[in-house]
Amino acid sequence: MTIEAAPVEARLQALCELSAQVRDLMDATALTDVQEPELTAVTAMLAEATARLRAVTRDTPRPFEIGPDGSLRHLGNAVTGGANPHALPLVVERDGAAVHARLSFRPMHEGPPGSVHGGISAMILDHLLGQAAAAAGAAGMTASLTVHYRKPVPYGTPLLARAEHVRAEGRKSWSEGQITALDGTPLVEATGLFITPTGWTTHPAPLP
Ligand SMILES: CCCCC/C=C\C/C=C\C/C=C\C/C=C\CCCC(=O)SCCNC(=O)CCNC(=O)[C@H](O)C(C)(C)COP(=O)(O)OP(=O)(O)OC[C@H]1O[C@@H](n2cnc3c(N)ncnc32)[C@H](O)[C@@H]1OP(=O)(O)O
Repeated sequence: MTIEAAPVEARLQALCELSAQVRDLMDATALTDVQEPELTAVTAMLAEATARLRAVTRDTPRPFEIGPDGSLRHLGNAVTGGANPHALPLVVERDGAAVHARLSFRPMHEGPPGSVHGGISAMILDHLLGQAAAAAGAAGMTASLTVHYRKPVPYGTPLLARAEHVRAEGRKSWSEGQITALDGTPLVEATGLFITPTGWTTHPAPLP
């Protein structure tokens, strides 16, 4: 007899679907132009939904887990976590010594009207640079991040993000990366320093 993880996966799937719905809700909220009575009615519905979700809450952060495909995942992560409505979620793929992801920002990420807030693109690059360091066996915490904004980043448009680990010195590790248009035009470039805290065990990260 085998023990199946399916019920747990089904619950996580349901959490991810809830988060996807909340993302759609956030975009709809950002763009809605319905009349005030409808805004008031929807707000009341959402207050009710919020209370239902708060009926049972976690008192610890969502942990790192090994997914069904054997890869390490953190469903609560603000960039990659399917169970975190704040996340795109970014799906990161390994590409030799580098990592990359296809992505499309959303209306809820707006900064300057019509384009993405610089803090959001910095967050995506922070994470991707960190994953590049982890892929090189040098996972760490971000100590510094330098960002160059070359062109406004559109939302609702498919884009590419890429990062690679460039060098290491003891517990310090440097990565660089960029968000580009599909034709390769650089939009945002970043370099980051990642430091492996004392006591962390590092190993080539189990990325897909
Ligand atoms: C998000 C997941 C993270 C958890 C990962 C878990 C498992 C790993 C598996 C996979 C990971 C996959 C992906 C990771 C993805 C994304 C990464 C995003 C990560 C974040 O989103 S993370 C949040 C923001 N991040 C922080 O919350 C950091 C807060 N901070 C600290 O935790 C400490 O501050 C720390 C650890 C940075 C250093 O602490 P420490 O005690 O080890 O440092 P210490 O003093 O010993 O210095 C040693 C040498 O580093 C130099 N140095 C120190 N700090 C520096 C700085 N800031 N700038 C320039 N140089 C610095 C010194 O000058 C000295 O240099 P020298 O040796 O040459 O003298």
